[in-house]
Order: sequence, then structure tokens, then C-alpha cells
Amino acid sequence: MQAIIGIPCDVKTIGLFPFHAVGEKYITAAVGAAGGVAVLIPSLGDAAQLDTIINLVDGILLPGSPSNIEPHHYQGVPSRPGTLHDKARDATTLPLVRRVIDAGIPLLGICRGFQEINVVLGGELHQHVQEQPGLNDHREPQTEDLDLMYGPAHSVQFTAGSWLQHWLGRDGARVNSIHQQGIKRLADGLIAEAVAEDGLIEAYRVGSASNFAYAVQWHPEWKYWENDVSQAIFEAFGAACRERRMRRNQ
Ligand SMILES: N[C@@H](CCC(=O)NCCCC(=O)O)C(=O)O
Repeated sequence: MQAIIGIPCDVKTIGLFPFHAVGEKYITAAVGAAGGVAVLIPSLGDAAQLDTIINLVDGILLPGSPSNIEPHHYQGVPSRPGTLHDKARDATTLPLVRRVIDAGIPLLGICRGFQEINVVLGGELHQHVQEQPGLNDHREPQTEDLDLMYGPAHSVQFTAGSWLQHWLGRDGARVNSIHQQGIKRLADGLIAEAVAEDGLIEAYRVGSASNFAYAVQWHPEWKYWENDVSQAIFEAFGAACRERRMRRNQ
């Protein structure tokens, strides 16, 4: 039985018109690694539509994006001039996260999605991790070679008792790193699952959620078939989505 995995879109201007779009690698991973049917959710920021969408999906995958969450959502100082935002995505994903967790729908957040769940639950973000004393530069290398850009960049240590430790049977991994924002304060109720060498939290689960609710700062969707950590994350997410679909059909 295949589960329906909803993926909210970014809104981007292409030519003269706004388009609602999701990077293909997220769709491919939702299908190939989680075993679902991917359905793209337009970022219309319409609460009534979100309520209907919640009844259609078995899971939600929040993808990464080059855009940043507008800082007023987490009481941050205004962004520097030139910062890329996506008001429409904020207006969709932030209310969606609350609904998804309340409804017990499986949730997986990646990169921007990881930051979104933390913000919705009351956490805060660093806007420029590389400028924080003691923290490293987590931005991607300046290259057009995607294998280099999404290649392993640093280590993470799995926390004691983490799901990652349980799934993988070891204590850490090398992960890619394509972000400059990061967790400043982890929201209450989130449980750290993996931490970078500089102490930055890179994965968490939502302790209070009644279903799978998990997020990572790195990109497990990138060539997931070559990476056992990525496969473990998507398999657990996919299993939770299928289980929800089966329960809904009973
Ligand atoms: N803007 C945020 C989020 C970073 C992020 O999601 N990057 C993804 C890049 C494109 C992709 O692979 O989909 C930050 O910089 O922290």
C-alpha cells in the first residue's frame, strides 16, 4: 500500500510569473526512499485549504529551500538587505506544521523544514551561523559540482538513546551541509538526535508528537541510495506514513 506524501512548494518567480515548485530530489526521495506517492502542495497560505489537505495526506515532507524564514516568526532581528524570503511558503508551512503535529500525521523536515518546525514550536534561529563565536561555517562550498556541494562536509554525533543510534547501530556519521541559518534555541519538546562538532544541533525528534515527527539540518534526499543514514530516515518516515494510511482505511 502506498502512502500519500504531501510536499509544500516554494514560490519562485520564473520569467514574469510566480511558480509553485519543489526540488526534484525531494520528490524522488519521497517516492524512491520512503515508498510514497508524492503530491505537491501549492503555498497559498489558505487555512481552509490546509485543513482539507490534512485529510488527504498520510505524511508531510518539508523540503529545503534557499529562502529564509522571515525572522519576525521567531522574534529575530530583521534580515539583512538582499536576504531571500518566501512569504507564501512561510504562510503555508508554519500553520501546516502545527496542524500536522496536532493531527498525528508523520512529518519529516529537511534543512529549511528543520528550521520551520523549530520556529513553529517556539525555538529561535541564528541567521548567520558562521558569524557566531565558536560555531563553524556550515555553508556549502562555492562550486557548481553538485557532488562536491552535497558531499560529506562534517561529522555529527548521534545523541545517546537517539533514533539514529538505534537505526544505525553506531554513534555518528558524516553529513553534507548547505545552510547558514541554524538552531539558536531548540524549542521545548524537541529532543536533539545529532550534534555537529561545534555543538550545533543537526537533527531532532518532536518528543510530544503522537506520530513520527523528525527533522534534519542536512540533506538526506541527496543520493539517498548511497547513504545508509538517509535510507534509515526515509524508511522510518515511509513506514509511519503507510501505517497511517492503513489505519485510515480500516
Ligand atoms: N535558507 C536556509 C535553509 C537552507 C536550505 O534549506 N538549503 C537548501 C538549498 C537548496 C536545496 O538543496 O533544496 C539556510 O541557509 O539556513
